[in-house]
This record gives sequence, C-alpha cells and structure tokens, in this order.
Amino acid sequence: MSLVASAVALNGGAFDSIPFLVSDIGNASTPEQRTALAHEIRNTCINVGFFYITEHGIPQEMIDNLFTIMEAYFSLPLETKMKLYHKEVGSGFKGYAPALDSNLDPMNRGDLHEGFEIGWEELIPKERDEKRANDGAMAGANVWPSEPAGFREVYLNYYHAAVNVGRLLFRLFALALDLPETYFDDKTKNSAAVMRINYYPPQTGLESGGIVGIGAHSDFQCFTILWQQPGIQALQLLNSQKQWINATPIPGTLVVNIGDQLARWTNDIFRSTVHRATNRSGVGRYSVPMFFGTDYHVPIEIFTLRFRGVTATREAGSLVRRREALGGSYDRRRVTDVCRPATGKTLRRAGGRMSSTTT
Ligand SMILES: O=C(O)CCC(=O)C(=O)O
Ligand SMILES: [Fe+2]
Repeated sequence: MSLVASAVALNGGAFDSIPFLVSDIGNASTPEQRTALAHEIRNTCINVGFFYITEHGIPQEMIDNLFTIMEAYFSLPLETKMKLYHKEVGSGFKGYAPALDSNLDPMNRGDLHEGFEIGWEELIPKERDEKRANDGAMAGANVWPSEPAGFREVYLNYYHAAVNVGRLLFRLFALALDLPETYFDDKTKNSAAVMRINYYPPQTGLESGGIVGIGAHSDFQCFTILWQQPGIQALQLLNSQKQWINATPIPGTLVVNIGDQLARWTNDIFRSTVHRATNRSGVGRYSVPMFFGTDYHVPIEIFTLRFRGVTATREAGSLVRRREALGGSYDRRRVTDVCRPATGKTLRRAGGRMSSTTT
C-alpha cells in the first residue's frame, strides 16, 4: 500500500485546504502501514472532517458509465422524471427530486439541483433480502425509471462498489479511533447506504435571491463518499473562521466527509463539517454522494474515552455551536430526529442529509 498524505494545513486553527490521502485502502498491507494511514485519517477527521482518497477501487469505466446515464436521465423531460417523484412513490425518500424540491439551509430559498435517490438493492434480486428488510427508514423497494436503458444496472454497479469503499473505510475509521479494526463489522451488517445522483444546472444569477445549488448543511450518516465532476468547482466547506474553502475536484479521487453520526459517536472530536455547493460554471454539473452508516438499530454511545494521545487541535466549537451559527438549534439526545431552526422551518432527516419543510 502506498501512502502519500498531505499534511493538514492549519491557519490560526482553521483549515484552509483539504488533505489528500493517496492509498490503496483495500489491499492487504502491513499493520504498520495501516496504522500510519489511520493516523492520517484521524488527523484530518479532527481538523477538517473532509479528505480526498484515490486508489479507491471503483473502476473508471464504472464511473464513466454512471456519468453517461446521469446525463441521459436528467435530460429527460421534467414530466417524465416527475412520474417517479419521491413524495408520491416509494418510501418518501426514494425516487426523483426536481430542482428547488429541498432547501437545506433555512436562510435560503431553495436548492437548485435535481436528484434521484435509492437505498439497498441487490443487482440480482433475492427472494428474502435481509438487508432490504432491515433498511430502517429506507425500507421498501427502490423505484426505477424505464429510460434510459440500463439505468438500474449501471446505478447499482456503482452503488455496490461504493458500499465496498464504505466497508473498507469503516475499518480504517476504527483504527483511527484506537479501536480494534473489526469494531464496526457487527454494526455494519445491514449498513445504511443511501445513494443519490445529483444534477446542478448552470447557475448564472447571484446567490442573493437565496437560491444556491445545495445550501449549507452537514450530512448525518457516519460518513459520505462523494464523487464530484472533475473540472467544475462548486463544493465548499466552512472552516472555524467562517471562511468557505473550495473542495476543488481532483480527477481520480473521491471526497470522504464525516457525518453527524460519527461526529456524535466521537463526542465531536471527529468533525461533521458544514458544506454547500453552487454551480456557476456555465455548464451542468453532476455529483454522486453515497451516505454510509451503520445498521439502523445500533446505539450511538460516545467512545471518546478510548482515544489515546489525541491532541485535539480543532477549535472547541461543537456540532451544536456550528448549528447555532447557521441559525438552528440541535437536539443532542437523539440521532434520528429533527432540527428546529429559528425560521419556523423543520429540518427532517431524509436519506443522508437534512431536508427542510415549512411548518
Ligand atoms: O454536490 C456536491 O458536491 C455536494 C452534495 C452534498 O453535499 C450532498 O448531497 O449532501
Ligand atoms: Fe452533503
């Protein structure tokens, strides 16, 4: 396993770039190499909450195929796509979401992107699919459009490859937390694995109208594995000095970011960093998050005490404070619940992130 890690650059305690980990996370390696990689992951989770990985094991051809069907799907007429509108079909999360369907940051007026979301599904359906049956809030069948041809197969091929990346990452996160490498294995038998394809139309207007690509939010599963389209800058992260730092797309990489659940598990030592995206490139942009978590019944108990030798160089700001900075408050006692910001909107957990409905 090769490991080339760029150091976490801290400017007055705030990050100003995202570390880059080059590592073959899947291949067997010496315990020393895995420990070294876990150490880098720990540093970046404490200080940034985001990192790039390469050599992740998802073949480029699979990504190219996904890109092709995303382009074909999102260019269908709106009325065709709306036949699978997620609020009218499936479990409520699965299916198509048109532009401005969500508004993740209550300070804004809407998120200018379309999406199509799925949960667990075997490529070759099983008669009794334990994972599907134990899929918590995501239980129930996925819905699939009849066009473009091959959509389901291409989508699911990438989905399962990303699930494998998630499993490998859980092992590294365990090491990064000074836990046995297999710590999460029995907690991730029916892992939450919610995947979405996103299309951001080009946005020429300013954000002053309150329309952004996706408003400032944190993800809420354990972590997200994000493919973002090379060549188009859109994703930004908020550092502790309230500066937006570009997550520049790097060809061949995936972006991994910590979500609220792993942040809470570590008592916010690992940070679930607020992020947003807006596409001002003049051409359409695609991204593919996989929101990855544990089985739905696993209790989240803080295991901070297991940390040894962590120098928590991150600022003291907790998830609660970050939420308050965004105009909301956060109920720390429960993982599966609501966030009630001052604007009178309710943020509801949907798929892998918060969605907002006016109450
Ligand atoms: O499109 C992106 O780059 C980010 C997407 C995102 O943050 C999300 O879907 O939760
Ligand atoms: Fe996100």
